[in-house]
Amino acid sequence: MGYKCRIPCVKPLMTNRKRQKCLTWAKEKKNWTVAQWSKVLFSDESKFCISFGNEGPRVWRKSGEAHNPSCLREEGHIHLSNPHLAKMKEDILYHFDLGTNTHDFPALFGDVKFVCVGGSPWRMKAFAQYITGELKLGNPEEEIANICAGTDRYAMYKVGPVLAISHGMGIPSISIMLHELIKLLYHSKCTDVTVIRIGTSGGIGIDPGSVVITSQSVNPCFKPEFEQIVLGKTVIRSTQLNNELAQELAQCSKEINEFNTVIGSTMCTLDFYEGQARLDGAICSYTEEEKMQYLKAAYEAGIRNIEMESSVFAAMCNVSGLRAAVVCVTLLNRLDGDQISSSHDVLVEYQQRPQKLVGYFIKNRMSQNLNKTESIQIWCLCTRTELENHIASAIWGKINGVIQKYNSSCKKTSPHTDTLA
Ligand SMILES: O=P(O)(O)O[C@H]1O[C@H](CO)[C@@H](O)[C@H]1O
Ligand SMILES: O=c1cc[nH]c(=O)[nH]1
Repeated sequence: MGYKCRIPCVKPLMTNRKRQKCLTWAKEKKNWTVAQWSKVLFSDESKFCISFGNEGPRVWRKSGEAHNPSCLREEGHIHLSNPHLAKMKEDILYHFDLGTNTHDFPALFGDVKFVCVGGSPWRMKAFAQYITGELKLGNPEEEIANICAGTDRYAMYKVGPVLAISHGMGIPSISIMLHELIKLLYHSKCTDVTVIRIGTSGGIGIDPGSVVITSQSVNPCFKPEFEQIVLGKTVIRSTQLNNELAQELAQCSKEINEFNTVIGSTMCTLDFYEGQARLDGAICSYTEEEKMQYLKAAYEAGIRNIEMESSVFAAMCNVSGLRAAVVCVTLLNRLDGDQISSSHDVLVEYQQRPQKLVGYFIKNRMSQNLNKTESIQIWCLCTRTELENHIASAIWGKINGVIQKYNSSCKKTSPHTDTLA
């Protein structure tokens, strides 16, 4: 039939309102002089792609349809890969107890920029309270309302631009939550959203308490794929995660400097016991040697931890154009045993590590965004020469910042410029 699966072109999608605005803008400037235009800098030729690589949403299109609006994707926007949704008069997110006819999604969630998900409702509530304190958005001791109080399936808390949601245990549970979350973000018209799973896992060859930032989620055969049966046919989706985001999180951990953090592959299994090569389940069909051989091979393949949700999480975020990361603490080293035997207090402290790291990352990102808004305001108001000066001073500001950081990390007191040479 001539359809091919392609990465959609990224363009600002032109609604009638946007078309009208462009026309009004052009009419207003119809008689501008050369002197007036010389104060304007056009930068539409530069494209800095920081969010997507080869992964991401795809569209089915015929040749010549690349610029057809239905085949485009707007940068930073949520991509819904389901043509049927547009025909629905109402969308009920049953497991969240929210609906598009009963709730004003853009008003409730339109400002969401970060979504943090984790297994237990208790842990996500604790995270929401922690982030309240970190972002200075209220009293972290105060009770916080569960948006999904009408259902006992998932718990959801909102703190400023951060949404914290529990997803339960395993692929089926997180997958239902993600379907509804992605639709929630879409209906709310959210843009530039980062989604992070903060969780626990079993480590392979690293000390308990280490944090693993997932580069890719792999299946029990060590392949970076998520396989699902749809209408009786096998659909395979990529489970690669965003490398830049992983690096940024690793940098945050360096700055916190409180616990060991590594970037590595994460194995995602369907089960905690046999699926993760444990010897202590109710059923076990292999020997201890076979178990050790398997875990050592996993380590050799670059796998540093095992958990139960990352594959479908990565696959669904990829398809929907969402920047995503998985940050899990390891509760034990599986090369040393199977039972989680650390004390309650130690486990609670371990579980706080991904929260601390992601809290720091969000705080950093938000302060960067504030700086960006300030510079955009300055840039819009200035002439070309002023703009050049601003850029120059911004670059020098950055360089000075780096030098100061370098100086303080070297414990040198007098300024020096050797990094500039
Ligand atoms: O990250 P959390 O929610 O702790 O989840 C991890 O712990 C559960 C097993 O105890 C699995 O769901 C696994 O992925
Ligand atoms: O070993 C572990 C620990 C936490 N979660 C898992 O899935 N496995």
